[in-house]
Amino acid sequence: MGQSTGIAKGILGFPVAPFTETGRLDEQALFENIRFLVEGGLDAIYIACGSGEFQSLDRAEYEVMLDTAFEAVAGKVPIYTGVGGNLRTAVELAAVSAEKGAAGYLLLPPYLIHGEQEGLYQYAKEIFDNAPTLDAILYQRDNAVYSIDTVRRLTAYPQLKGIKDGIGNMELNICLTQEFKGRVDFLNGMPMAEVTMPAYLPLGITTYSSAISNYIPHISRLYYESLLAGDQSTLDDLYADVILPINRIRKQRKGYAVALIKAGMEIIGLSTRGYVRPPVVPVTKEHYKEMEQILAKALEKYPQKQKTP
Ligand SMILES: O=CCCC(=O)C(=O)O
Repeated sequence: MGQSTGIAKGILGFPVAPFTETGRLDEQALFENIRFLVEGGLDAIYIACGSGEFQSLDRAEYEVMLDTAFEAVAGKVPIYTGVGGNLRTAVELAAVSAEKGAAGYLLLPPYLIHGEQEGLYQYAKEIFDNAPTLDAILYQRDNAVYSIDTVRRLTAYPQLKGIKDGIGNMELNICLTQEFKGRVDFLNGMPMAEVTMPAYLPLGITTYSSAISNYIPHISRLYYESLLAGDQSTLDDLYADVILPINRIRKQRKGYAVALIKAGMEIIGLSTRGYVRPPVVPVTKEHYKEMEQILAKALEKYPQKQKTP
């Protein structure tokens, strides 16, 4: 694989891992859902990441997720994978991602332990060294917050192509973009990035991971186009009708960054039931009903444009 020119820009799709009621990974549902995302105009697919319940997948399921993604995407957009957890496994997953032709990987946090910055540097370095052909995206999240100095050390590796913010520390984001814009790409990876994108635009960050694009990609696209066009009136409507109401539910229970996506997908009729793996818990009946009401109004006000034949 040649040296890339940077990570894919735009709205990033993070498919869920559909499980059957018996807890088995539903490959056909995954295929259909990823096909739905690609046809919905997502600019890249990030498979087996947080939304994909990375922490709950065994090795075989991880490979099935990747194989299904490559089959469903059919070369239309780049595929990035989730790589992280314990170091040996992370190195193996990066190797599998390279073998299967991924464009790169999102470096998820190490498992359990909080390390010193030297330890985070060594963690990322080990994976970079073992995946020289893949574009690496550092994910600032939980116990993996890379300091300016650590990022500076890691920029010695051409594999480092991106930094995804999952903590929302704007002072850190400003320092990082001021020093490393042009060297790495930046993306807003907050749990519901549409909420905070107006704070990232002035930093030159226009790429984000979109949870809602799993079930209303046309509304995510309308949001994105309105944001870039400075159409504040449409943005205000979308915040009032869709983004803030969904975000209010998402913040009410741990794990809703995953479970609420599955509920939204089920409500709009995608072949995904709301089955999740512990420690994630399903959406409550009350929150599910609220989501039904939000999406019913949203789809009436912002109908999906029929595709021209
Ligand atoms: O879906 C929005 C955020 C997705 C993400 O960061 C992840 O799945 O890891």
